[in-house]
Amino acid sequence: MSTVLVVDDDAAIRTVVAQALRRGGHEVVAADSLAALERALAAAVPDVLITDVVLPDGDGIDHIRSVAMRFPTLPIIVLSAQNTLTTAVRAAEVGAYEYLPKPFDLDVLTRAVTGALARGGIASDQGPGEDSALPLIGRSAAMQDVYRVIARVVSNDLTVLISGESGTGKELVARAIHDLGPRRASPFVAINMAAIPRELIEAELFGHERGAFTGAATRNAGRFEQAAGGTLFLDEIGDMPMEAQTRLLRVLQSGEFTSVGGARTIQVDVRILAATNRDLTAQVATGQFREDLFYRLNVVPITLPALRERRQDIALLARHFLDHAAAQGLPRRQLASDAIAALGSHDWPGNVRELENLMRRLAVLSRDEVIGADTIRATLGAPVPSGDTGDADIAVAVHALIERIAREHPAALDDGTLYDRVIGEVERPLIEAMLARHGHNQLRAARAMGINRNTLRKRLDTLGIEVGSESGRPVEPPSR
Ligand SMILES: Nc1ncnc2c1ncn2[C@@H]1O[C@H](COP(=O)(O)OP(=O)(O)OP(=O)(O)O)[C@@H](O)[C@H]1O
Repeated sequence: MSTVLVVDDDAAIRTVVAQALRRGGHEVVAADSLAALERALAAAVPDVLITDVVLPDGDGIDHIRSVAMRFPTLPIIVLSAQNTLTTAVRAAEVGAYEYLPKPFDLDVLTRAVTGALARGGIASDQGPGEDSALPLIGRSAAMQDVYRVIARVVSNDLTVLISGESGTGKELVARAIHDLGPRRASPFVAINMAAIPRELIEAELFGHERGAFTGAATRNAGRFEQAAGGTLFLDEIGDMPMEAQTRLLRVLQSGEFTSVGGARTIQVDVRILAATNRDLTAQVATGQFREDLFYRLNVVPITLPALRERRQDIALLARHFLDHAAAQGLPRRQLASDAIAALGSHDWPGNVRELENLMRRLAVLSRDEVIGADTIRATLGAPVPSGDTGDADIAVAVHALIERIAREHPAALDDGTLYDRVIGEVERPLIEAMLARHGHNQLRAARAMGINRNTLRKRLDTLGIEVGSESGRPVEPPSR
């Protein structure tokens, strides 16, 4: 019969855990503090140790480090009500076999004990993680699952494929894996396959030699080389063209590559993380994505839940974004309880990004310190969709502009100068672009835009745009 030592200062937890484990045929010893844990260890080394984190005489995770050093094969299961990624990662770093957020399912705990007995402890040679201020917010069960997988992959080099709808935090998760792991002092390099012209993707990834193609005036190191020693994040991997997929697969298999137009073989030590908001298995089925590459990338899958699948996190996230806006100098705002209910009933097609943008807009636009449900509904209904149409981009850009103006000139939201400030910011790039297009000929630029030449002169003056002779270049770059 195996012995399980259960350490928790909550008598109720000790009791239910002990009952469940005894029913499962284990012998259970209970302790309510670190001192009691040490006494129990001195009496007999158990087969599995289950411990809480916050104990009356100290931090359970710090203590596990010393226990794990003394008993390297003892599997340790950490229970915690803190439910943060940091706790999950700290538990993994000190060598815990499993981390279970509270409240936990007794069946899950029993299975963890059985698994621990079968596999034995996993000793870790990782030092303690700094208590980094990670921005991954969420206490829902779905996010806890994500944290546990992250915790298991930070200290190794396994390739992780992160899936989830747009705006669910895939890039943030990739950064967290990098920042918490041993490569944190080396570069994190991201490349978005959907944002680069298809014909340039290979050159971007693997670099190119001078003269490799028209326009390749100099040798350029690719993202693989830039990420040397660190992490390469391949975003929107489903958009990768077939040829680049083949090449990537070869690199992943051999650990080396040649740049475009180059004869040299380059070896790099890079951890690969990839993300997709598409169903890659469907793309594999239709032949748009190489099956062998899919399996290479999907060593550890992490699926991020849509925000509507973890509604209990909405209030937490909303407050986090308002605090963050306030920390950046925007007005401090709070949410009334009916506002939280209104946020909770929205479907969030743009996920966390949509919520973040909404909170920033509210921080700027709300007149009231406490934001009510009406304001939420009105702002949610306003035409700032979270999709990726051009109009949405413009609306988002204008809102970002209003935010910037509000940060730099808080009074501008009420002092009657906002219209001119915003229009001025939009007008400047318009005028500059049209002057450049018409060889800095003010008359032609004015005609082309459909405004009077004198109006253009006045606007140049007001906006402080310096222009040279009508046919020449600007005398100096326009001051901003
Ligand atoms: N759990 C979270 N806690 C705090 N902020 C989050 C969280 N998830 C996402 N965000 C924020 O939401 C925004 C979108 O996140 P991110 O860019 O990581 O999403 P994504 O899934 O990579 O999106 P896309 O597929 O569109 O590239 C970012 O500003 C990010 O900081």
